[in-house]
Amino acid sequence: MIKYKHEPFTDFSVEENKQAYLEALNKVESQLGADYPLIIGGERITTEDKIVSYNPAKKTEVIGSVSKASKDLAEKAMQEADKAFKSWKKVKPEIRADVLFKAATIIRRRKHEFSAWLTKEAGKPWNEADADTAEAIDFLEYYGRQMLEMKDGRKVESRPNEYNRYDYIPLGIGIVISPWNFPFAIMAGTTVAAVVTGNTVLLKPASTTPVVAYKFIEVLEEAGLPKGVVNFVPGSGAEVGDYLVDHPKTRFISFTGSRDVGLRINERASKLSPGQIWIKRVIAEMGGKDTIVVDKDADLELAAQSIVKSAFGFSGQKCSACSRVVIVKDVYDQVVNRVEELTNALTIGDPTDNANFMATVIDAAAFKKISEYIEIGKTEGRLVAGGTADDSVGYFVHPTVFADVNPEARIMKEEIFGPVVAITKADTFEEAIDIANNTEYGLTGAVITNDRMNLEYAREEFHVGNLYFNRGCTGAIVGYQPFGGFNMSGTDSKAGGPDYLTLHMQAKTTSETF
Ligand SMILES: NC(=O)c1ccc[n+]([C@@H]2O[C@H](COP(=O)([O-])OP(=O)(O)OC[C@H]3O[C@@H](n4cnc5c(N)ncnc54)[C@H](O)[C@@H]3O)[C@@H](O)[C@H]2O)c1
Ligand SMILES: N[C@@H](CCC=O)C(=O)O
Repeated sequence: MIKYKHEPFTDFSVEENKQAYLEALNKVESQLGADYPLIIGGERITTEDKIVSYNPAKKTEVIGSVSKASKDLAEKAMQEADKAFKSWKKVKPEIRADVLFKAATIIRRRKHEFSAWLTKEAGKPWNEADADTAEAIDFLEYYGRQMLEMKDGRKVESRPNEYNRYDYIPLGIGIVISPWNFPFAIMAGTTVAAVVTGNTVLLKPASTTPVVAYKFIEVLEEAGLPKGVVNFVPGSGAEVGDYLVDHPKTRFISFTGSRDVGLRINERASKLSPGQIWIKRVIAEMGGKDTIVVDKDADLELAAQSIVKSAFGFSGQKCSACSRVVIVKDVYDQVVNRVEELTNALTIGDPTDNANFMATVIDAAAFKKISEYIEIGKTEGRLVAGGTADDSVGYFVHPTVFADVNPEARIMKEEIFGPVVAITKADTFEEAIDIANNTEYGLTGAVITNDRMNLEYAREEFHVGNLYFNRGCTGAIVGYQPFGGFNMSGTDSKAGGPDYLTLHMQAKTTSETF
């Protein structure tokens, strides 16, 4: 077995790679507007009611129409997942892992095609789409290998005339609920973590990005996944989501999304349904309000570059995005001025054109919410860049920077999930870290400093799940920087980390006396 190594990113300055991506975009464009069914127990089921997926950069362009699960169909999927669990849980871990390795190979062969779907369906610029696809491959390769490491359980001690074992066994039926912002990587990673550990799954992808999820289920089928192990049930969060979360046969819920929905799921999952014989396990990865702290003794160009890239990559629509900056007063003006220059130089436009650094936000609701926050920002800080938006063709919000913002301001504390960053000043490095900690979230953060003692201070005091030094705060790599946050950012489940699979299993001790 080749040692795990993360999937390299594509260099689009190489003409061959550029041409390959353009060809993939053409291929995807020729397939737009198709109908996609539900997949329940391997059966394709088409419903009258549809979720229509649109291109956020061309509002009226239909990416695809996906059948929408009702409660009855969700119940049918639950029965199929229950049936499939009886056999899938007995399939050897090595065989389950092989399905993941084969799926990774299939995706690697069609890498640009998958990324092109992300460009069209989620509005991802080329490099962002490429990173999303690479991360999906990484999850498959990494979790497959993790399962092989855990297949014989963990070592425990035995005494004379005694044989003790500690084995991991699957949990049961998992509900996987995924977000639209990493519509491939997070959807695929959360699904296959559940599958490789021997569980069966009902996958409810985000309603704005169901087509790429369907394409992934096709890959799993091609890789040999038996019918009913993953059931594809897109639907309304409120209707199908609640029904599945409440269901007595649901053993665990793997959710990635907003704080409010995560808390709702956590609360509902804690209530016992008639016939339920376990405590449901909830894995919840939620929002962020992530800070970059700039010290007085720092590489200021690195600081400004890191802020702009982390704030505006994929239009700030990452839970890890830098949405607040705290700068020590000595270098405040210099950094703010450079952030302004860099922001004004960003190129914005349709993501199919690789010349554009940034494209749209995901849909009309996001456009409205972010535009409202920009208006709030105008009353809470000094507008330094951006502040405008245009939804005439697609949902374009211009990269926006507010300076001189009070640490208690709304734009400093609430997750905006768009290309808006708020900057504030601190007297000292210690005060900067206090301000950085001053939110209910605790997902990512970064510190830019050349002062070793201040780095060590931040290592202890900056309370976030993913803390980065002298770089931006986005872009965790599977197996290298396991990802997940503290406080209202979720259950710190650390996707892409060595403990992640254990969340999908239960440990069984057996002790035999001879
Ligand atoms: N911590 C992480 O790893 C991580 C990663 C990506 C995104 N996020 C967070 O996700 C959010 C953006 O994603 P989003 O807009 O898709 O989030 P969202 O919470 O609106 O939706 C996430 C998923 O939950 C579903 N859903 C909605 N209501 C539901 C209900 N009542 N029951 C069950 N499911 C329901 C949605 O249909 C979707 O599939 C941001 O807050 C971002 O920070 C966190
Ligand atoms: N894992 C991604 C963020 C996922 C949430 O949106 C990162 O590290 O940037």
